[in-house]
Amino acid sequence: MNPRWPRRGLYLITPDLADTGELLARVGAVLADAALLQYRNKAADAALRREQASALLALCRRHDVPLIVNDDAALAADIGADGVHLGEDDEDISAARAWLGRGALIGASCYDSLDRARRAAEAGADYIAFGAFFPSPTKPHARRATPALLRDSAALGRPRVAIGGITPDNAPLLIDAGADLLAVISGVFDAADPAAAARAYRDCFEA
Ligand SMILES: Cc1ncc(COP(=O)(O)OP(=O)(O)O)c(N)n1
Ligand SMILES: Cc1ncsc1CCOP(=O)(O)O
Ligand SMILES: [Mg+2]
Repeated sequence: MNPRWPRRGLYLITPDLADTGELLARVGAVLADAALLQYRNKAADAALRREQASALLALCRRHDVPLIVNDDAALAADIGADGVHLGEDDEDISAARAWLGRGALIGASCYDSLDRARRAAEAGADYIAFGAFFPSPTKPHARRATPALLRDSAALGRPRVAIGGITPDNAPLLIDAGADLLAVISGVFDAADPAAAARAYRDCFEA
């Protein structure tokens, strides 16, 4: 992975919000404690996604936090974002690399599969993501993974991202198993005090 990308910490993912002003305000309140931000909105049309991704990129630049776009390498390339996250229903890593170039950060969902992680690493993924590790309020039917997968994938030599139902309470278990980045939506954005929640995840890496 390009040394310019963060290798540890809170990987914040946006909730589906239709109001761009509200999205910016809620992300702006917690971005100081994030290592990476992913723009993910499964409910927006192409025009709104473009508007929101562009606005978040300006915010991220002010905080010096890289912006990853979920699902859509063309949008990431178009607005000059730092990378893309791809899952099994999205385009493949080589097509995204062609859109974004060598310096971009490309992440791959590997769910509960070490074999998929191996193939993603060989195809040039900069990080491999596993999960859901716990029941996810955002994606209740997500496939489940176990912490052993984090240990078993260490030899692939890519930063390992954990996702799915992660809270400041269960985060240490995943970090102990080898997670480098913790990808979180509801644990921050549905918290009573989102800024305090974001700080609590960050503190888990410093404990
Ligand atoms: C960091 C991270 N890990 C996993 C996912 C899930 O990607 P995918 O399986 O493509 O599902 P959607 O997010 O597109 O619903 C992710 N977005 N980010
Ligand atoms: C996109 C995705 N993929 C697996 S779980 C998940 C959602 C994570 O959100 P939360 O942190 O609210 O469980
Ligand atoms: Mg996807």
